[in-house]
Amino acid sequence: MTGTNASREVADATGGSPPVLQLQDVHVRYGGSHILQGVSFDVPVTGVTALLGRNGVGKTTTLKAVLGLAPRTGRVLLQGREIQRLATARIVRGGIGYVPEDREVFGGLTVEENLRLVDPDRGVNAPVVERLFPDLVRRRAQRAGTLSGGQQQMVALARVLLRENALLLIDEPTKGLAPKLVTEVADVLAEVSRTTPVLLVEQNLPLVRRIADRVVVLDAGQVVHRGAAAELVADAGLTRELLGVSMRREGAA
Ligand SMILES: Nc1ncnc2c1ncn2[C@@H]1O[C@H](COP(=O)(O)OP(=O)(O)OP(=O)(O)O)[C@@H](O)[C@H]1O
Repeated sequence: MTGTNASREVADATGGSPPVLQLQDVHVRYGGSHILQGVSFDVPVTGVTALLGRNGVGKTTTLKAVLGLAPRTGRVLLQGREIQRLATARIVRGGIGYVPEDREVFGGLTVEENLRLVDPDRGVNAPVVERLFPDLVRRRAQRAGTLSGGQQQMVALARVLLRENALLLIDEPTKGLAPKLVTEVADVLAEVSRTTPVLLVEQNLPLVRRIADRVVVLDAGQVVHRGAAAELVADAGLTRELLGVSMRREGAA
């Protein structure tokens, strides 16, 4: 594994607080395919931890393994408590907010109705929505299916933020978005991460450099690097080696 003294860096960044999430020797198998092969890493209680890796290495599967949406073995601890035997609904109620890659907003419902599914009393009037998503307040009566990809991403983010979360799992929130919207989503994530730790799957390296504190890199179902986000992104050779990309190919953040 590459990366210098990842555990000391984590302790430094959090003042020694225990991690909000721990994965210990997590394996996922789909039929004959061994997708996660003993993944272990911690998510500290503050900031953004970016989960990186080439296409198909198991990033989404890792998030699903945390939530019990993928068949896994190994230990998963949320705030020090084992959750790997709990049903997904209990894990989510325990404080994990999940924004999946495909956003899963209800296209036939309005913005307001999507939010009221989570918070029947306040919907778009919730302070967090008014503060972070003024555009959604203006579009409260618009059907979510007619929103742009970026606007739908905002609905999906707003929906999880209507609940108290100990941790957010956010899967490729900027995928397919125009550069301006990438920046808007990044602004929201940066703001949110001031109060709630985020485990973020993201391919956009400028965005990772801007908002992530630390990175965990997967390759072929295993953790191959942990360390500071700024260090990885500044090292063109390492990003090419680990991710197969160079900064020039990425969009704005
Ligand atoms: N339900 C499933 N059944 C069988 N194989 C699956 C299933 N879900 C994922 N896989 C396989 O597991 C591997 C990892 O998929 P995963 O979606 O976790 O990768 P990823 O790193 O998130 O990729 P990407 O960056 O392309 O989104 C892939 O080879 C994928 O085909």
